[in-house]
Amino acid sequence: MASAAATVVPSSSSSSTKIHHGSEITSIKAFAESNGSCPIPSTYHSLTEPRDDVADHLAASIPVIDFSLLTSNDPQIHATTVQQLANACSQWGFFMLTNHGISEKLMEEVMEKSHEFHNLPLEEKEEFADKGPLTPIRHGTSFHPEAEKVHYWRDYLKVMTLPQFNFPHKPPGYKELGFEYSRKIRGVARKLLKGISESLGLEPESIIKSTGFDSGLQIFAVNLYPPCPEPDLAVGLPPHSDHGLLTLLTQNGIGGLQVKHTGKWVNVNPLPNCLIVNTGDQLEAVSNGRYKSVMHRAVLNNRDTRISLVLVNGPDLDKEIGPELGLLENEDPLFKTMKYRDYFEIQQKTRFAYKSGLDEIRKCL
Ligand SMILES: O=C(O)CCC(=O)C(=O)O
Ligand SMILES: [Fe+2]
Repeated sequence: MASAAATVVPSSSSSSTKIHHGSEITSIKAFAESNGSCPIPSTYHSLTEPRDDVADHLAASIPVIDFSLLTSNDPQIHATTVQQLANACSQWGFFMLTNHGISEKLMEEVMEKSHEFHNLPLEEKEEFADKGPLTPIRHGTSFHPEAEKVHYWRDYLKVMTLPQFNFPHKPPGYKELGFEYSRKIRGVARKLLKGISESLGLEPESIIKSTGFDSGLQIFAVNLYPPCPEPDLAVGLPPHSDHGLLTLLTQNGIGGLQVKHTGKWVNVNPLPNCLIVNTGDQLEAVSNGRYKSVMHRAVLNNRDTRISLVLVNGPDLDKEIGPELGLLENEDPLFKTMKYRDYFEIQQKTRFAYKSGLDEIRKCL
């Protein structure tokens, strides 16, 4: 069982809701509920590598970091944990974080309200319809249905919660919970970044300062993957890396996240109440390639609705980001600097093409 179990809230998608816009499906949840949806439309044949071709013997080796040890006042315990963080970031780009201090109750409540949001009738969510990557609140399906050749079996809500806080005003109470969760996650991400700075041999505040983290971006995404009658054909999210520094994720107890490690897909079975952390593209650039952003994807099942809460924590949008100067005393920069805002825009266009966003700033040496 993973951290926050979702309560099943009765769906209120009414039969009058408009599931199609032209030939495009506007909500895969509403579509999946409206008919048997089997066979699924061929435009949803988006799985490129079989979902069952996994290296499950590697699942038990996914690193686990105890946050309470990272923040310990005992210098020896702290140093040992920083070393574990270095190994996790360089070998996996991925780890489970235990004892992070965010209560199970808060995680469950945010998960429950997130499910309620997705269960609102489509017409109630219309005001949030996605109008582009940097709009503060966006609800949509797949990734960018009009621009895609194939679609992904997920609906999303994406909210910019930092540097300014935005959030949907419904369902009642969601905004308050969203605020609390966003700020607690940011605090955890900040302390992780300090540990990561140290693990690179830098001052603890180094990455926070150089990336303008304290005025940086946070995107709070709520993915909903309805059961899919043909989970061997469609995918929830295809292989990609995240654009920020660190992504902190939790799910509703239903598996589906896979992470690529040494060329193989590994199923992620989270420890109870942990946060799942993955390194993003901006950390790869800042660390001058030592901590590579990790490829991951979301696969589907034909029984249960899966929900993931994904908080991407990034630099200040107006900061030029590149390798930390402290790392360049003895090595050449592998990336040129670029404003995070410009990187974000490039990455949103090329996101699902195996890290081509980073290729834009990679130096040809
Ligand atoms: O749902 C998941 O487990 C993964 C979501 C994800 O990778 C993302 O939203 O970027
Ligand atoms: Fe992701």
